[in-house]
Amino acid sequence: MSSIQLRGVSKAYEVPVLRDVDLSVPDGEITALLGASGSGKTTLLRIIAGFEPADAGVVTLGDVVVDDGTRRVRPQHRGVGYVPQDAALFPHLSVAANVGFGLARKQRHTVESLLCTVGLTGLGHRYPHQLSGGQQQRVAVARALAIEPRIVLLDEPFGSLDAQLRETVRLDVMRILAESGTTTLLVTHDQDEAMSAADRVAMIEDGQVLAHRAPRQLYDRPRSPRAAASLGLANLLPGRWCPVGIDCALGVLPPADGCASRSDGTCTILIRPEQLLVSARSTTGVPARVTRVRFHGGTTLLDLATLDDGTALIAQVTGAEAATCRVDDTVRVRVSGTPHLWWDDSETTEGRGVQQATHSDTP
Ligand SMILES: Nc1ncnc2c1ncn2[C@@H]1O[C@H](COP(=O)(O)OP(=O)(O)OP(=O)(O)O)[C@@H](O)[C@H]1O
Repeated sequence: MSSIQLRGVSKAYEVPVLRDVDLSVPDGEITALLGASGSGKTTLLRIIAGFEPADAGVVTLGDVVVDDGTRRVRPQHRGVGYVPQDAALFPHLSVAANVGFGLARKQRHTVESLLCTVGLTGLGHRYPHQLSGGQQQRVAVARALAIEPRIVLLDEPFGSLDAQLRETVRLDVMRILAESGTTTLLVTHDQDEAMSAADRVAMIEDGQVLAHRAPRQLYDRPRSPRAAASLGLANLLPGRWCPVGIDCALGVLPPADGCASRSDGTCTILIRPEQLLVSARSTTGVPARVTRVRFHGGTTLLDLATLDDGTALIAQVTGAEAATCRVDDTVRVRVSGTPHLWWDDSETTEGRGVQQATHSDTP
């Protein structure tokens, strides 16, 4: 067993950094720890690895309590592979020696195969100062995997790689971890990376883990408007119950969560950009003006303002529609499917007040 269990873990330096964190990563699962800079991700990883003590709480790896305030298991005895943000290679050792550090001589073939996995075939003889930052980071990944740990902690391991290499190396590394059943905690602030690489995503904000769920659940049915906005682009519109559905700036949408049990009420509606159907030729849908066009290769983001009341929207379009839309065009907008929503009188409306389209520059 190599699960990771945190119960009530807190840590402060000058100010609180982690507050009463509960997190459970089951044996063999990959969890991405997603949060903004300074939210406490690295601190959490360092406590699990044993480089920092927790001020309060209990850390259990498998069935061994490794930190409970009274006793702390040393880092080298925790069976954890750790890849820090800054690679931290041994400068006086070659790449191969860095990766093979701690391996028996007969396991040396593993070194070449790991170097190949991280895209560094043939560079085993070089020294860290002869590598780029991204190459050093990949050596650090190979070194952590070489001892075949049951638990791996990765702190933004792909951050310094260019987009194409990042995807390839990430796929290879995550495949190895998944195939070997290694319990993994991957720190990232990249939403796409978190959602595509992990079985579950733990969202951390101001030192608190707010949610830990499957990526699809988090994306489609987040707990709050605030959580929705922190995981991808989100149109968050005010709505009101009506006898045939939910009335909002995009017309009357089909009855959604909780409608059947209500006869009134206001809510916040979540509509992801890809749920908006945009057409310049259609005669159905709410008319809107295109205010900005952002080309992202395979997809295009359109900023829109409804003609009726200027409600700001963001839509993701592809194909012919994307090719023809120009700023100041008038288009028609419809919603595909049944959107998720939060009733304003329910308990899960933290972040209420985020009522307009929330934009970030990430597609
Ligand atoms: N040793 C330390 N002494 C004092 N403050 C610290 C120490 N380590 C971390 N902090 C503070 O704790 C907070 C959380 O830092 P941490 O590195 O865990 O964040 P992070 O989410 O990993 O950020 P990033 O994504 O930028 O790496 C920050 O405000 C940081 O300045």
